[in-house]
Amino acid sequence: MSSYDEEAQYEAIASSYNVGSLPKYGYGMEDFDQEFGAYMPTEIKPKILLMGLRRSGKSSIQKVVFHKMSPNETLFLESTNKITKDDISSSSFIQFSVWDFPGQIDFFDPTFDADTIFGGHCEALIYILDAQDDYMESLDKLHAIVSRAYKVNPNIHFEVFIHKVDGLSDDQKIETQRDISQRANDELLVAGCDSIHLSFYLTSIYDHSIFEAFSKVVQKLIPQLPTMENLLNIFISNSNIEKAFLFDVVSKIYVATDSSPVDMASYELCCDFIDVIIDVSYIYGMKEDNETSAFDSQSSSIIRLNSSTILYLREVNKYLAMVCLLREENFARQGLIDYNFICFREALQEVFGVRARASLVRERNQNSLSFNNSISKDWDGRV
Ligand SMILES: Nc1nc2c(ncn2[C@@H]2O[C@H](COP(=O)(O)OP(=O)(O)OP(=O)(O)O)[C@@H](O)[C@H]2O)c(=O)[nH]1
Repeated sequence: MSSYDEEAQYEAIASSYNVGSLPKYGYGMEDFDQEFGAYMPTEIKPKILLMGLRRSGKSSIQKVVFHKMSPNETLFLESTNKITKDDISSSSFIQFSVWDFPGQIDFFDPTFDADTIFGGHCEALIYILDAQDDYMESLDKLHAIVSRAYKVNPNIHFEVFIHKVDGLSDDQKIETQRDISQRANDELLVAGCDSIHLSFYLTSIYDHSIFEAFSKVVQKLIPQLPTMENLLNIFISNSNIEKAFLFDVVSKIYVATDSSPVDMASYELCCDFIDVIIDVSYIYGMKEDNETSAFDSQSSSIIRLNSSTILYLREVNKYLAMVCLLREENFARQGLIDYNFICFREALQEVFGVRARASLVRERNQNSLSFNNSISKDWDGRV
């Protein structure tokens, strides 16, 4: 395709969006397409808010999931006393900002700017509720926040993390979740806010549940998710693979998986697998300049477990890895799997390419607009 044709195609894509529905999501596209990756405007990255009472575990979650802090180190975290914004973009496929709120913040204080906080690109509100504490006060706060946020922006996804469940037995976990979800929903019903949907997750930073819950929250923000799931379904059925995950390597959040149910043990195995690969790559795979990442286009790995299962990792782009679980006998035709993987990768590239291109056109239009404005100002000045 000539560059003129491409330009015309980009313009057509861009004009099919109106300004309000322009692509809102940022992804690390560099490896998919060097040119388009740089054009994701920062101001349209989605926001995820972390809210909850003091000491419920908000900062710990953020540090453990996005900054590789070990859970034990969170014991020494100081209380947050102002809103902290963390831009998850430089090293990750999923580009968004996480806003950590101090537990004591008063949402009814006139200085609290609800329109700015809940409006704009606020996509998800995660409410952290400490399951080891008396949760009645926390439930009241949940109700107040959710109803306030819903008034400003009814499109927010409301997610409730019933957190610190490492201290509870399996029966207690189920009972706590049932009790909390019933009370929270009843309160909304009484207040006439039954159109608000709350999703509940049992989480702890001491196991993989927090990564799994965050994965599900993030997946809701990816409009291409159904397409990715379909592609993964086609890939696994044509390659005799049991399960495939698409992982954001840095955070170990899985951005997509095939439609078969996720078994927690498999997910944990894949997370540990990624850790092993990164550690081994740091030791043996790094170039001397020490500036290259331990995960790069050369990254691929096979681990044979003594349960006749194979774990197979392939690099998709700079940030994403595909991790597959399959029976040992089905790995005999590795060439077929590799070929199917390349087809999958190309398809994914096309899916994300459309949005990246539309974003590029928008950025170009904005640049040319501001250039024209600056010329006219300059001209006025000289007159
Ligand atoms: N047992 C257990 N403790 C946790 C978990 N997550 C966090 N904690 C502990 O909870 C305490 C409070 O955690 P923080 O992350 O500082 O809580 P916060 O909600 O940010 O607190 P504020 O900044 O005061 O609003 C720390 O001692 C953490 O180690 C968890 O999953 N299980």
